[in-house]
Amino acid sequence: MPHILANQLTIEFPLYHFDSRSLKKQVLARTPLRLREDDSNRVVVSALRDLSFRIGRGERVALVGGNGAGKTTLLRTLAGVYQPVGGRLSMAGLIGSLIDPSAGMDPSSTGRENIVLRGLFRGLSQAESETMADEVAAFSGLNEFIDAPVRTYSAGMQVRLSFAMATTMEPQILLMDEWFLAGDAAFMAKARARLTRLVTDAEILVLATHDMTIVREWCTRAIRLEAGRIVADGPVAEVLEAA
Ligand SMILES: Nc1ncnc2c1ncn2[C@@H]1O[C@H](COP(=O)(O)OP(=O)(O)OP(=O)(O)O)[C@@H](O)[C@H]1O
Repeated sequence: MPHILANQLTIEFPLYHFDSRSLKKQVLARTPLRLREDDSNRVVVSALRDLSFRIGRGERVALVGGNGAGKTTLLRTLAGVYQPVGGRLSMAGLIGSLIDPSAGMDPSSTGRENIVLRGLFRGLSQAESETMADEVAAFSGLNEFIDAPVRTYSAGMQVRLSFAMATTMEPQILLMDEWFLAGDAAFMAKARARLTRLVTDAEILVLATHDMTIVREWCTRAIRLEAGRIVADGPVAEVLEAA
């Protein structure tokens, strides 16, 4: 059964540009909550601190909070991009991620080759992967560019490809950053219809967003982050009202 279980999850990023001792002291004195000096005397930013939660089947969770609160870092950690420096994370289920459009793509391979590779990686046969590539190509509307290397794509073309790829695979856990909801109008009109179906079908949705209309429309639960910590976690209405 798909689930996400985090226990005191902690993520830190080293900041390498505070070489001078006095600058380091000044900076640490100013933001003692978010920055600290680690055992190797590096200044590190605490992006996520001691997060504990369980997300089970059927939950659609919004990550909300101000700029720099930790929403994208948490999504990327759930997608396996960042390794926690503390705590534990356990996940079960097929993950689809709409976070960084170029993540997991080989830029020198064509769009079609990337799709087939992803299919094979997911355990599909060559023939199934090729059929999937045709479906993704058709939905993406990339036409002949589907056979050009991904490094030649514009940013919007990369979004089209990764969106079509992630949504065709019908994941059990869908991780999504809100900027995937913006895009060129013609594509987004059909993308939204597909997304709405996918959000309803996915067994778990985790969505990072500033858009409270989307939170109310799509989510059953909200987790509010502030400076890397969970400050509220519960039904959407409760968490949004408490802000
Ligand atoms: N690669 C990185 N290196 C150093 N610090 C980082 C890195 N990525 C994120 N951070 C820091 O981690 C904290 C959380 O950032 P994150 O991008 O997760 O916030 P967010 O809630 O998604 O913000 P926004 O709403 O502005 O997108 C911030 O203080 C940010 O400066």
